[in-house]
Amino acid sequence: MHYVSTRGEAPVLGFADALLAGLARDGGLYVPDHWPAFEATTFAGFAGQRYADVAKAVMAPFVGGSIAPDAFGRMVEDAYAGFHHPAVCPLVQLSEREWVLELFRGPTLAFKDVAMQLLGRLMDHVLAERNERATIVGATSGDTGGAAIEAFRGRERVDVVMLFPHGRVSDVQRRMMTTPTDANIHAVAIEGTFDDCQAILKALFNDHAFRDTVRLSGVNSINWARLVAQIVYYVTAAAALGGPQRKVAFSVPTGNFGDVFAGYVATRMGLPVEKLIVATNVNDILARTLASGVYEPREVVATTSPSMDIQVSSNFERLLFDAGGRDAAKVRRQMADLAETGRFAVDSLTLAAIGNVFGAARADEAEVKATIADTWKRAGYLLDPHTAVGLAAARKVETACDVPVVVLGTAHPAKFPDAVEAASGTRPALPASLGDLMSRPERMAVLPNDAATVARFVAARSRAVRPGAAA
Ligand SMILES: Cc1ncc(COP(=O)(O)O)c(C=O)c1O
Ligand SMILES: N[C@@H](CCOP(=O)(O)O)C(=O)O
Repeated sequence: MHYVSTRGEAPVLGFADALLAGLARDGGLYVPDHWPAFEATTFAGFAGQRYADVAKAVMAPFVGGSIAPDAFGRMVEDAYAGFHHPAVCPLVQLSEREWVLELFRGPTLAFKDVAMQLLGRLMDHVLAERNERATIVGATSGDTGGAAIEAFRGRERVDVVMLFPHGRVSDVQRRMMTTPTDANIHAVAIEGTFDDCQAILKALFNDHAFRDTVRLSGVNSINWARLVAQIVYYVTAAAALGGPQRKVAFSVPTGNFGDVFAGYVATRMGLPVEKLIVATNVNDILARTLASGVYEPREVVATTSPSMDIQVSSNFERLLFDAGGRDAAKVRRQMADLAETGRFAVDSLTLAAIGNVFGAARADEAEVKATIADTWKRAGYLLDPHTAVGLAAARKVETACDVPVVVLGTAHPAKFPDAVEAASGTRPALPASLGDLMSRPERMAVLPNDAATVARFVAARSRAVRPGAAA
């Protein structure tokens, strides 16, 4: 399997090189050069299998010969051994048709752990094989940061600098980034929004001299290896509910479009899906784009689902590329339009192709609160605000009436206790493993929204910089 850039002007790479590269050198995102196809019988055979075994089978064609299969298998086993549920990503039924796929049973209580626990091991393995080091810079609206820090803390070959929007993440999310004491971890609050953090990250990647000096790598969903691990739970959920004979609809709380794009990949591999519902909070650029064909970021509004307070949605570029006929020149024009005019248009053929697979709806703050309250009252189940966006949006998008609707449960309610308590009257408690999180000392830097300042901060902390090299 080879990986090509959505902008068509970066080197074609194998899995291990795409893993270390993060963003492509032309500013684009790596995607596989073809989609592996699975037989219906293969999907059906996954029902009842262990999560780690399905994960190995689903990811194998994407990894190809890049990593030895036995080493890869061991890393997959280790990654999921630390989850707090034997099914890894269990399904919980809320009503006759509605299910929550709990993706938050990993160490930092968010769906990011599913990919990050594997990514940490994969990167370590590849760097050790090559006797190399890397500097990871990440941007987070709350959950990627904690998950990445947990996955990489104490690792000898990697330094991590995690940028998050100052004052715009929950206390639990911030503390997951600021309380680890490991010397290779650096949490940085940026005076700006998540979009500003992500723009700084991309600016660092696009500065090739800096990128090469610090051996920059990424753990956001710009990194293809993040997405490949997220395909697996669409397959396990569909198989558990009778797929592929019976179609399933998925509602995906969406911000950077990584998670729902992983669902799209599952459909490209042959998994029959009734609809992928793009569920947004009031930062609804994706719902607006799918309805109007115009992608136009607006000001970010702070909500009770802060991890989705995003307007510039990175992975939408992967969808534009694939659904738009894999025309890299067209993607380059669209991205240039966005940079120059603040918007771009999606052509009607691409929009129709997207509409065949995706639906979209947004949920405002009142709807999120009411959904949390109502689900607690009727089903005795506490939703976090992101998952509540998913459930509220799912109820607005029409799907065939006999189809199960699976809402991706992207975070544990205890990560957002204030919002959950305000809606339900019940305060969710952190699991015992995180019992003293709120009393541990914090350590973080606060930096202005300025790429050059962040670059200096990163270079000063990177152990990948060769002696004498100018950063
Ligand atoms: C809890 C939670 N839900 C949903 C999302 C949105 O996921 P994505 O960015 O993959 O669209 C995020 C952030 O990524 C998140 O942390
Ligand atoms: N919601 C995310 C934003 C970054 O998303 P990613 O999937 O690209 O890492 C977060 O919680 O940080």
